Amino acid sequence: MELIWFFKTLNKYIASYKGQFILLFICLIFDAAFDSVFRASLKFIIDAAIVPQNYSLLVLILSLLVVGAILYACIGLLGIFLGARLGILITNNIRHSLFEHLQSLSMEFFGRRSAGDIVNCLIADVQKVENGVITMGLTVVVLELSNFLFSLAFLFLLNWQLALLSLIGLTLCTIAPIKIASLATEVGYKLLQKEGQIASVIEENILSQTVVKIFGLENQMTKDFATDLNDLKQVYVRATFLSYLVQKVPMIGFVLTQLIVLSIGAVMTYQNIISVGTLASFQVLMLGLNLNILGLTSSLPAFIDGVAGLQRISDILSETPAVQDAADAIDLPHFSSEINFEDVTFSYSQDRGGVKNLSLKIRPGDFAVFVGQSGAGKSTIVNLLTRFYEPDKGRILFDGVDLRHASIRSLRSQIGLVSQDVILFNSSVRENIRMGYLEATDEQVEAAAKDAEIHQFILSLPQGYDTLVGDRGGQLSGGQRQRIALARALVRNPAILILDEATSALDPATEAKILTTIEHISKERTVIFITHRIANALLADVTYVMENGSLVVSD
Ligand SMILES: Nc1ncnc2c1ncn2[C@@H]1O[C@H](COP(=O)(O)OP(=O)(O)OP(=O)(O)O)[C@@H](O)[C@H]1O
Repeated sequence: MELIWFFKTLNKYIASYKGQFILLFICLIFDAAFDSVFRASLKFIIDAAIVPQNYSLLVLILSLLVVGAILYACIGLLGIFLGARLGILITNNIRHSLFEHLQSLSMEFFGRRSAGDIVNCLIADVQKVENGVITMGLTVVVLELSNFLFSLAFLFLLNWQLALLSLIGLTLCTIAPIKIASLATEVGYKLLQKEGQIASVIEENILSQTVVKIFGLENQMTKDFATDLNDLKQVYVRATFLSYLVQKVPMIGFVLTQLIVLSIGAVMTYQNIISVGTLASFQVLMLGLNLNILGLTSSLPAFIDGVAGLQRISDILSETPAVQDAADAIDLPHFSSEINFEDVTFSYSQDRGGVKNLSLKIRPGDFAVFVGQSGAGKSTIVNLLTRFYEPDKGRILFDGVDLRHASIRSLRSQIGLVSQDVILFNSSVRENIRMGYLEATDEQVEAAAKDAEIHQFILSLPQGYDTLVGDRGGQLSGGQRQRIALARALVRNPAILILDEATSALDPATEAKILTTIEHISKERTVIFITHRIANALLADVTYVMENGSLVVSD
């Protein structure tokens, strides 16, 4: 069952490269066929050329083998090239599917799964699939299995009784570790989960270095990390032990089989039932089989890792977005009438906060200010209006259309958001602002920067608008980041501008200037302004005061 799942899943990523795979398999089969012919040729060299001293036949056989060896080398090189090419093509294909799927998932998913774990899946797990399933898996399996089949065919041609005995022994050796293999896959999956956890701990630690340093948490963090590493060690040892057990059990069985076959073969040679050439060739072929089994079984640990990696990849790919377009979703026209929260209730999870029985209206051109203590539910309103989450009860109407029936893109294209946590990309200032509207001209980018009171500062940077802002905008101050994020929202020229604590990091003079701009802007658009500073409510056409997820005053 698991095997069917495995091949079905894998097939999705390799289907488009069928032609190249077939070529690769042809190379591998040729490789295997030559190996077996080479070993079987020993019988003819001994029985037909050496014993009767037929030198011309010896030269002929050796010449044919030289030609075969040259072809073998060339085709082998082609196989290696194709294997490497297919490996990266499939790795990229899986990474692309994962990345594309991640873009479609809702905020609920990103709240639930840690970033480090997801990164680990995209990088390390995908690499394990490539290594285990493509390089060590399909390639080795095809090569060794065809080698095995060719050798077996030659064994039957040499002496069917001995060949049958070998086959029975080999079958038993192969079946023996099946149970261990399924256990090894299970533990292998746990190992990858643990590695994902370790990656999230590292990521969290790097991102929180200011807190770590100021509170002197270095030792505590290192101690906690050592505990995580210890947990990893235990799972790792179990997983590795089981993987190698899967590999070793058939090997031991095979050595025993070979000893039995050699003993019986020797007795048959004494009794002239088979020739010396047959016995020698049989043993060389059997040794070859031994190597094939070694090749197959030594690829098993990597293969098991690869299957576990594929399971983790499938876990992410089978996630469905908590919020997505309905089949009959309609495109919202430009905002013109009102946004209406009708008795909306939402909580992030059963025991977490949100909003309760919320009813409010926002009209075009409104400057709506939301105030309230921390955790009152202000940002949750933004999360619902942007459809990052959906109400548990009640509905949100946008010009009379329930947001559940509207296309997400048509809604979000009308919104410019500056969120509490400013997120900038590791690219230039210009590119960061342009993210708000990808078609924006340089003039539009600069106009937005002027409105956000950041133009002069950008010009003072070494490369002006082309200056890189660093990872997550780390080379800028908190206030500068906020203003670039504001410019990014403004360049979009949105119908609804949402500012969630968007001026909290600014000095009073800059904040006052920006508020004047926003007041000016709000003449042509709707502004939703979330703030802790009650004084900002003076700017409002309508003010909502929130407490514990509910509206307590609206004016
Ligand atoms: N992603 C989340 N998962 C679970 N609970 C959340 C999440 N975001 C917010 N909450 C909870 O929902 C409640 C409302 O949070 P919200 O962010 O809307 O408050 P807020 O009024 O914007 O607060 P602040 O002024 O501090 O930003 C809080 O109790 C908070 O703990």
